[in-house]
Amino acid sequence: MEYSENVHKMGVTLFELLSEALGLKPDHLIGLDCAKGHLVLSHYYPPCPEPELTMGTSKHSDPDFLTILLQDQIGGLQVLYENQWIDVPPVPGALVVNIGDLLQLVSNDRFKSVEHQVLANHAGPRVSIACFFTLHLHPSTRLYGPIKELLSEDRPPVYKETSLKDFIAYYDEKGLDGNSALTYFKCQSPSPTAKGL
Ligand SMILES: O=C(O)CCC(=O)C(=O)O
Ligand SMILES: [Fe+2]
Repeated sequence: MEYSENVHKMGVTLFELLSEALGLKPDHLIGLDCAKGHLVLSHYYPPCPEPELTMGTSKHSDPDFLTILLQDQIGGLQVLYENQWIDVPPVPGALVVNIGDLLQLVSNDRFKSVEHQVLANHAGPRVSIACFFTLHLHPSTRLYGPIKELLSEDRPPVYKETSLKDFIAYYDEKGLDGNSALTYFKCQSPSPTAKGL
């Protein structure tokens, strides 16, 4: 409970800094309800007898605005950078902050959600605690699209507006197939009817 409260406070500060990094007022992302809801999820990865045959968590980016992740000393988290998997070594007391798909969408690709995966491991068990800034538990009809202040003739909107309900439904239906859910919400992507949704 105390962790959840503190990690929420940290999220608010990060959204203020990220708003400023976009050239917006510090409270802009908070005004979009980016920090209104968060989910704390604990992962337990048992030791794996044949780690080369499987994955701890397969490649994905998170369907939220921001994720703050606490990992233990076992390691295994990797991020995709310039087409290469890079280990994120566990550092005692350190938190990993990942941009999620929804922040990429509202920032019109100024921020990129990070593709990541977790390797299976002989050692273990491994425990990680992820705090997802998301409105999964706060149903809202609000539409999310690229922030108007970030658009210009040179920077047209990359994404269509979507409700979070539709975004999450598409992400869940697609599953962790290695492809980004964001592709489907691009302005030139096929219409929902064409996709059979
Ligand atoms: O266990 C980890 O380090 C990462 C888990 C993860 O990627 C997630 O919960 O979305
Ligand atoms: Fe993740």
